[in-house]
Amino acid sequence: MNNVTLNNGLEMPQLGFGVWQVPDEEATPAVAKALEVGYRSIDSAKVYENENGVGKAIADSGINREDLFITTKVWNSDQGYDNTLKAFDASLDRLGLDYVDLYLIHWPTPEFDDYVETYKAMEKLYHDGRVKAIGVCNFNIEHLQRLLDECDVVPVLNQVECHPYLQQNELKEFCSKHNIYVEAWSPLMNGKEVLQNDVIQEMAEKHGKTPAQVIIRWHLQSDAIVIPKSVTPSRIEENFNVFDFELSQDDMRKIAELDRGLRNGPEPNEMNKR
Ligand SMILES: NC(=O)C1=CN([C@@H]2O[C@H](COP(=O)(O)OP(=O)(O)OC[C@H]3O[C@@H](n4cnc5c(N)ncnc54)[C@H](OP(=O)(O)O)[C@@H]3O)[C@@H](O)[C@H]2O)C=CC1
Ligand SMILES: O=C1CO[C@H](CO)[C@@H](O)[C@@H]1O
Repeated sequence: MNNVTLNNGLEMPQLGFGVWQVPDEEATPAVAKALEVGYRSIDSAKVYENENGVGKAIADSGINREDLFITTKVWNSDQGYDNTLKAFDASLDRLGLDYVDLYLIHWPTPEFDDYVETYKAMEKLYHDGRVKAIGVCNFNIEHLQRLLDECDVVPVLNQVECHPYLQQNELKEFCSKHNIYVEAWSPLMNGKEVLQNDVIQEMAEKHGKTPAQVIIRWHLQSDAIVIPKSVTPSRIEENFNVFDFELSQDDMRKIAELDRGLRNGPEPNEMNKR
């Protein structure tokens, strides 16, 4: 299992487990399976409505808290300084934890113009030792630049949609320059057409691996943090079984050519839902 070192010195598994679209009661067995297979990083969010189920799996696992890396996120309707502090307490309570490793702003929702205040509340949580690291999701370069200009703590990562059809090269370059990791959400394009791509399928056959494993491997070798989701036990295992092969430079070049700027989710400036 590979760890990366975030810009504040904290170690984080490069491969984690996502739980969007997993109902609360299904989150417990799914996370239990993930922990059994070897995942130690779990990516949840208030809006996924499964922090209780995730917390139950964590409690039942018997794994030492310091060996786990738990992420959750402040939802759009909870943005603003005081609301964020309240939302954080509620998330912690649902998870049954006394700290989270990583707290993220879920969307910048720029029309409301309160992500800077939200981030300042997260800085307080960080300085108070209630979170080990803070970061953001779905921030474009201009949103990140405002945090760099107006806040003190550099976000450890920016979690954005990223897969071979949306490779985010410009954003990756900006993040890398500022020592901010990119974490890929929908790394398998939410199970959609990229898994059927001919180039990916041929590469999978060549390596004796599946298309999902090839794509996860591409994320890892591109220095992204990656959080595939599955509720299928065999796939949870399959997606973790990616440390026994390597894509060649030629493979990486061929996948680079697949980029087509194709989003599955919203463009961040257009997501202003509260
Ligand atoms: N910050 C943000 O705004 C967002 C964050 N996220 C985070 O990123 C995580 C991952 O993204 P997500 O959108 O869930 O999508 P993924 O790209 O991880 O794809 C998940 C889908 O692919 C299927 N799948 C998983 N593994 C395989 C496999 N080996 N072979 C074939 N199909 C497979 C799953 O099916 P099944 O489960 O039925 O096995 C599911 O339908 C989320 O769970 C969440 O934690 C996601 C979206 C937005
Ligand atoms: O993480 C995510 C998944 O669920 C949310 C609400 O449907 C999305 O907006 C978000 O990006």
